[in-house]
Amino acid sequence: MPSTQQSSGGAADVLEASFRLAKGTFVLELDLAAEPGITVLFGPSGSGKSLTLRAIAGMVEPDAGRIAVDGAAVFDRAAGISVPPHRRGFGYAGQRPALFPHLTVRQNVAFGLRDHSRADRDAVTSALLARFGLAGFEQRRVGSLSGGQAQRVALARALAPGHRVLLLDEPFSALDEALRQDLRALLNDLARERELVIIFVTHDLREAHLLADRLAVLDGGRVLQAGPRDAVFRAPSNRRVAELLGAVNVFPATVIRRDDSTLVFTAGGWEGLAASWSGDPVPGQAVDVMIRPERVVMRRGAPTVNALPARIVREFDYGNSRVLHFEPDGAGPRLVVELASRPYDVLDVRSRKSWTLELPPEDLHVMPALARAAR
Ligand SMILES: Nc1ncnc2c1ncn2[C@@H]1O[C@H](COP(=O)(O)OP(=O)(O)OP(=O)(O)O)[C@@H](O)[C@H]1O
Repeated sequence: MPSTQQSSGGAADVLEASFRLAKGTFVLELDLAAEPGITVLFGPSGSGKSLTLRAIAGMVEPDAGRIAVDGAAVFDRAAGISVPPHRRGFGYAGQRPALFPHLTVRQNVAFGLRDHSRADRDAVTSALLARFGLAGFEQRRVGSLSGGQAQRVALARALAPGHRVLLLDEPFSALDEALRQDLRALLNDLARERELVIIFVTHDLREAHLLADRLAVLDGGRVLQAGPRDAVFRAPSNRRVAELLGAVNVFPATVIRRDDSTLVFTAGGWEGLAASWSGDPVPGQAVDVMIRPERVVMRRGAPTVNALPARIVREFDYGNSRVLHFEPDGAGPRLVVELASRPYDVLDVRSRKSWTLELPPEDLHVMPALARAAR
């Protein structure tokens, strides 16, 4: 099916941010919406992720634009509205936990609950401390905590006031992988239970994949693409998005013809059939074609469609999988293929270098070539 749509698929947007902010020579021109669930803001270093969160939180003021929750502005330059950070109703946690060093763990978590009754405050705080595995640490000064413990306190504190919107800026980056896994699972559970609207910043692709319901890809201060996670990974809107998302097989081609469900292209004389595309490619148009390395099929006999005779020229052993670099025998793209260790053995790839690759049309995604993409 052509993958041109990026519909949100259900829940209404709670948070809408559309603003412009210049810092030195860097210009952030942001358009972002978030609904209940985890929206991962993914992008390379310096793409503007932190600045985006800080602007939404109210720690830095955009030059123009609007930020609204359920339609009500917390910032609106034209209307002269700028609600201070502590009144926006957002929880925020950054890379390094910013806790009050003179307070205990319990006092830190309870800090945002000063307006609540004592009984209420105690109940909410105790429940969160237990949830974050901090029971027994209540009376500790935060200075004596490990990095992981301190980050759990920071997350519990961000959640304590019952905020519906949570802004999290790489909150797990300083933690080891085991702890990250636990906290990701906890965050996922809390997002579902409390219907939280979470914007989670990361430049870690695996983390983005593990956490995101929706994914927004940021580059050079702009959101290049946003949508449900799998739709963005499967159907990037152009080569830049594909490469930021770790695509390794992206090759140039030209459209030959197209109907409603299939598109025929040529890549240096090799003709291929694709069943997924972004935009509205027309015959003669320059495009980029993508296929994920684990979707390429290695065959002994010739497949009926998209067959590419090729040979292995390099090979990398990652333990549980092999990454194979193929050079085409004739016309066609060079491709990288990833194969799990077991099929590698079963197919006896070790002793055979020449194969016919099959590129299933539903796994080939066509994108307008960047020079001609509307950016
Ligand atoms: N106060 C400032 N003055 C000048 N430039 C700034 C300021 N704050 C941020 N920038 C610039 O804005 C750009 C975006 O920075 P930001 O911290 O948002 O990136 P990021 O995507 O979060 O990167 P990282 O993943 O490395 O944290 C960078 O080029 C940075 O140098």
